[in-house]
Amino acid sequence: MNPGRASGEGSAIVALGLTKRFRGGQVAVDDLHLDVPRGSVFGFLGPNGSGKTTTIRMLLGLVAPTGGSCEVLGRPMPAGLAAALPKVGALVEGPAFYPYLSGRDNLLRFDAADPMADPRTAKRRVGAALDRVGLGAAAGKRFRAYSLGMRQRLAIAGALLGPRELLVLDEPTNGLDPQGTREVRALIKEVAADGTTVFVSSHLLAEVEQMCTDIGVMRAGRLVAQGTITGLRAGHPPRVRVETPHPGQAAAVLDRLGLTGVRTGDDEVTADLGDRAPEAVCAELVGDGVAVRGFAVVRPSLEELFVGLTGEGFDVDG
Ligand SMILES: Nc1ncnc2c1ncn2[C@@H]1O[C@H](COP(=O)(O)OP(=O)(O)OP(=O)(O)O)[C@@H](O)[C@H]1O
Repeated sequence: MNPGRASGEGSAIVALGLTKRFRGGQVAVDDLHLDVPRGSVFGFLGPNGSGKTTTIRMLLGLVAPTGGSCEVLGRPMPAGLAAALPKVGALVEGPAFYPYLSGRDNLLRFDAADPMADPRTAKRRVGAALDRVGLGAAAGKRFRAYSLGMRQRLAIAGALLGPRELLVLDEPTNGLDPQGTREVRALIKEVAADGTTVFVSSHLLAEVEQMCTDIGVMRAGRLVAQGTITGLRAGHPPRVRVETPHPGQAAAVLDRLGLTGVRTGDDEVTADLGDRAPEAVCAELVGDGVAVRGFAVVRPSLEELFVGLTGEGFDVDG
């Protein structure tokens, strides 16, 4: 199900027609087909209320689907819950930590509440998880003295108390200050670099663009786009923009070079770059006597891609 990816064969998560209709009739997730490749950092993007949390809750066996099916790490859910869950770290509703206990003691309590965790190895695993999230030095500090970023890193450490193949994080940067957001983002990248698949939901497009390899976009319970960020971009090639007082002359040069989609404005010309080297294009323009005031290669932002994919804007700041 995952052609073209060199490493991490197979899918970490597959959903086939997954649907959740709540009792009141509200369809929170509607016929969702999802394929999360192993080894990816998969950004599950969508505005508030688009069905991300409900999907995650179904994947983790916390709520039963009313239609369709899903697999996590090759196990059908919820039947394969006991086999899959020890390899899955999840942060859905953040764990409640005791303010007067240290980060370490909080994690020891948290681990003790997990019937699948081995108490004999608790100390070692807690120490390793704290180191993993960069809280080794602050392990003995009381939770209430932790910054927002440290608190969230502790919560993620709670999801990393065993060796995990998949980490599921629901809006892990929600409510964090910019520093905390940076810390969590860096941590996610580190965890992914170790080979763990990360499935992370977010309503922030820029955030997903910065840390994810793959994305799925939810809108009103439906998946409206899915793919690798590079793949989505490849369908929308970069354009060159030439600022010049001679747009007609510049357009003629670009035409001659075989660039397509040439559009002429007042003081600029744009065109699809294709596989041409931008420096060669610039040199041709200058060689032909075009006064080049500005030259840029413009790649479409993810936001522009979504407008193209969904035919509408994507307000993800809400
Ligand atoms: N237990 C429930 N009963 C009825 N409706 C629900 C329930 N849980 C969620 N919903 C509705 O389902 C829709 C999707 O909610 P969900 O929480 O999955 O979205 P979300 O994308 O995670 O948004 P958020 O980021 O705000 O959590 C919303 O309209 C929500 O009101």
